[in-house]
Amino acid sequence: MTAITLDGVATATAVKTELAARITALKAQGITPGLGTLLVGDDPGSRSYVAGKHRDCAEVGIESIRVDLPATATDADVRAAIDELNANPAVTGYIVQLPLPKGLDEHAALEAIDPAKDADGLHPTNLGRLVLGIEGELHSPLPCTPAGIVEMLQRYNVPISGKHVTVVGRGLTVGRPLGLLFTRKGLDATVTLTHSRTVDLAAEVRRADIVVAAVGVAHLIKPEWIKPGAAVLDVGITRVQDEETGKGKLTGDVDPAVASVAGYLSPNPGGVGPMTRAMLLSNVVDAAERALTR
Ligand SMILES: Nc1nc(=O)c2c([nH]1)NC[C@@H]1CN(c3ccc(C(=O)N[C@@H](CCC(=O)O)C(=O)O)cc3)C=[N+]21
Repeated sequence: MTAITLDGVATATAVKTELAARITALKAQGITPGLGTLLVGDDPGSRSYVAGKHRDCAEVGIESIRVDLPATATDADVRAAIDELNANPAVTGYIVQLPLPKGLDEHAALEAIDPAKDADGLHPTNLGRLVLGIEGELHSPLPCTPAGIVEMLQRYNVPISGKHVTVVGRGLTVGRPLGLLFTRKGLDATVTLTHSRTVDLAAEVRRADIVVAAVGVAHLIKPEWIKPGAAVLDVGITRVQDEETGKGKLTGDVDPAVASVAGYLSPNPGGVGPMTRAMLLSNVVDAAERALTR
């Protein structure tokens, strides 16, 4: 058996096409959605992610506002930039690119974001709403990677309700909120949230109908661990040296041999990454639509 590829590039394109129509409608009502990014320091990975987000915006007709601070910025500099983004009416949503350089207070930065403009869904108020399951009128942004994972599974009609999901990794942006999302009413999965102190990771992965690997350990997830037919989503990223060319390249958490056991495989790159970016755009459009009805 060879797994069906969960194609993040194609799925993100479909999401973006739908968003473009909503953006046109917003503009007809005099609102142009705008995404702000705050990038601190000169990490090449972060730079390239932020550049990608601005390209995405241009593609769908979202205005983008870019704020860059040097690696020498202080917590007060970061706070001042956040206050400006909060006050700027052209910014309907924005993100503070993580991680911040060592020594800066990430929690303080996330907390300073206006929750109504939080395009990442990582403000404590919005994470709290995820815990509370508040939807409808007040509905708030979901963290982009978890939202992208669920969106992709749904668009491929992979069953979630009643299924067992094993999430590998408990980080703020993926694992922890993903457990909350999958167990929400309406999705109704059973979740095992694993981490570096999990005693028998192989056994936890073996019971899963859906495996999400988000730890950043290259090729950690082995084919012998996978229940035949399971959906496997590779989210982790490690920069490694290509043995033949000596060049740096990106490698996921999932051993490529998993493709011969899994029913569905979301590759990395080309899987959840593009979906994360599409969900960021979606959060910005949602926020602009909510602002219209307030
Ligand atoms: N506040 C904040 N929000 C984030 O959402 C956030 C962040 N900080 N910090 C870093 C991580 C990482 N992240 C990625 C998004 C897209 C791809 C992506 O599209 N990757 C392409 C490959 C891109 C390439 O080749 O460089 C792919 O998977 O196909 C990857 C990684 C968002 N993050």
